[in-house]
Amino acid sequence: MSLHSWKDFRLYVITGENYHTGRSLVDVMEQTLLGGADMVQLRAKDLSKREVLAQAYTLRKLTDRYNVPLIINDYLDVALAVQADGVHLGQDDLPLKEARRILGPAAIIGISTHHIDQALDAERDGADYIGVGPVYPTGTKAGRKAVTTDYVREVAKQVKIPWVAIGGITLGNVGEVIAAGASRVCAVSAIVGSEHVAETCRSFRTALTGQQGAGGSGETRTIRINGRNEQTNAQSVHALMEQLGFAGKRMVVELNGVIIAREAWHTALLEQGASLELVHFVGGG
Ligand SMILES: Cc1ncc(COP(=O)(O)OP(=O)(O)O)c(N)n1
Ligand SMILES: Cc1ncsc1CCOP(=O)(O)O
Ligand SMILES: [Mg+2]
Repeated sequence: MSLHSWKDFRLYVITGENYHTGRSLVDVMEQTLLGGADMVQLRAKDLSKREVLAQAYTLRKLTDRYNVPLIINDYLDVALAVQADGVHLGQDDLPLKEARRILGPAAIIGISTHHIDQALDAERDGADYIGVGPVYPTGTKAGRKAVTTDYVREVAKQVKIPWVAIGGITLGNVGEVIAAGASRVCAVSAIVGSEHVAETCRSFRTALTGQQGAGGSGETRTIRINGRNEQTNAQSVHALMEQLGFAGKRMVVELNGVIIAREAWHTALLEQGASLELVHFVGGG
């Protein structure tokens, strides 16, 4: 028995095999689950129905092991065949009422929305959650205009059912999306395309569930940076790099003698007395 409702999900990860670079679907998606993804969607726009079905069976087994809901994009028949938890529908896919009639009251049905009118319609028509995006332009949904964080703010004010921000969301901009009111985010490329998938998921979760999105705790601690004592209120390596203006720079960061991959900066916490070595590479070649 699960103690949680699926509605408590925070980090929704969608498959995107074009980003897997030699890694298998199941390996990559297991890494997302280990990193704390708590909702998974199978989205395969270029595969035959049989291939999608095979992947859906594989992901059903995997997500069952982690007790995480599996949602199938577009295909109700595949969702029914593998006993997925639900489907995700776009504005041009099967209408919500038809999908509900076919799948029944227990299925989780999510709908993409790009405007507040669509969001309120979906809510009225019985959607279980809505997708809100693309917040930023994204190659995963090329050609679709970004709705911007203005729409996120609008949804945060008006929508009562669960909703998830999606589209071009990365560790670099998730703070802005959270600041606009999002408590759940969904991503493809920033997660399944990252080198350290589980670490990336952990960093997303920290951003979503941490006390302060920007990482400043207000409590000042003394840490050592390149041999000098410094005062900081940054909670994580990421927050410190932001404060120092190093976030986008080519850096090697060593914390207490261990090199920290950029994707782990969010989860690497700076405790009193921590010792950091920062090396900044200047120029190219
Ligand atoms: C959570 C979530 N939000 C939006 C979408 C996009 O669905 P749709 O608009 O139908 O586009 P495709 O994904 O089918 O290309 C989604 N899949 N999941
Ligand atoms: C499927 C979808 N729907 C709206 S944006 C999007 C793509 C999200 O992918 P990414 O996280 O790589 O931008
Ligand atoms: Mg669709």
